Amino acid sequence: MALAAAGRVLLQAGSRLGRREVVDGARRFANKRVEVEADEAAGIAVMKLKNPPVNSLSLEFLTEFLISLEKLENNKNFRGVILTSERPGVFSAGLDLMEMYGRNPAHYAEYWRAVQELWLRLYLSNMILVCAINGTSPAGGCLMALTCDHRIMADNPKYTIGLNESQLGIVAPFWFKDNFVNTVGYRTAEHALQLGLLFPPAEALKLGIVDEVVPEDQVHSKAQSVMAQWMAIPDHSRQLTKNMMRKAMADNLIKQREADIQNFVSFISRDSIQKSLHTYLEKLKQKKG
Ligand SMILES: CCCCC/C=C\C/C=C\CCC/C=C/C(=O)SCCNC(=O)CCNC(=O)[C@H](O)C(C)(C)COP(=O)(O)OP(=O)(O)OC[C@H]1O[C@@H](n2cnc3c(N)ncnc32)[C@H](O)[C@@H]1OP(=O)(O)O
Repeated sequence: MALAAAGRVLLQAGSRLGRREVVDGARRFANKRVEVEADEAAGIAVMKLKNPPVNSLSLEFLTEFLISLEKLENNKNFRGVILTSERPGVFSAGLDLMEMYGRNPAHYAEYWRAVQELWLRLYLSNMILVCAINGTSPAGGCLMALTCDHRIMADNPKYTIGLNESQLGIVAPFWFKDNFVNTVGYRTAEHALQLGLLFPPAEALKLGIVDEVVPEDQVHSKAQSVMAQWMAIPDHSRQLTKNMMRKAMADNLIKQREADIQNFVSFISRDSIQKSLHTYLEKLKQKKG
């Protein structure tokens, strides 16, 4: 119920943004920041993140992504989604730092609700989600991948993945942490979260952050073959199993959603946290020049 209500708000937000969908032979639809190649006969869609330069999860991106995902969820012909980046090299730079820096509390609250919504929708999706990680994927980018049922990463040592929040002077919220712990185990998560570690593909595979590492040019074909394997399982048994494994963790956020928003707003509004974000943003700029 809560999810449906939040979804309606997002749909309204989408129409406020005035996005028009481009429908191409009913097989491809796109808004500005998400491209969907939808093969209805096969029941599979490829969702490509395209929010240049680094696929940061801005409020506009989140809104467009959730609308596209909902379209697929509402069409019972779609059973599986492959999530990937339209720009190889960066899967997603995570949450958009500019949504969390120098804004007002109402904006922080709106943003955080959308971040929660993204996680809940992906984590509880009835569809099979396969993540084709074709680039670097820190923090919120890693979280997106963690919601998927299977993760395949490109074998490029330049790419890293992990929850690096503590390096920014911020904290991964409890549901990021829970999702990570459930994926890699408590000790690995405790160590990696405190240090804000980002791992190259081989290490990520060893720790279980990703399920497979394949040559870069095979990420998409591998994602298709993994999807075929998952699609061979009857939906009802797979979905009931997924729900059994995930419901408790999602419910834990759903029941304290408002409190989590308030926590985020008061945390991110602190002068000390804003200073940390400022320093980090400056570091990103200096890296360039
Ligand atoms: C007990 C109390 C607990 C309370 C807890 C309560 C709440 C919790 C509070 C907060 C939780 C927040 C959780 C946050 C999650 C996140 O996801 S934070 C984001 C983390 N992301 C990163 O650290 C990645 C930073 N970016 C990079 O490392 C690199 O950009 C790259 C992704 C490796 C790509 O490198 P490259 O291709 O070289 O591109 P550039 O670095 O040159 O970047 C291009 C431009 O993009 C801007 N940018 C990069 N990342 C972001 C981002 N995440 N958001 C916004 N903008 C970003 C970068 O500044 C460049 O901009 P300009 O061209 O200079 O304008």
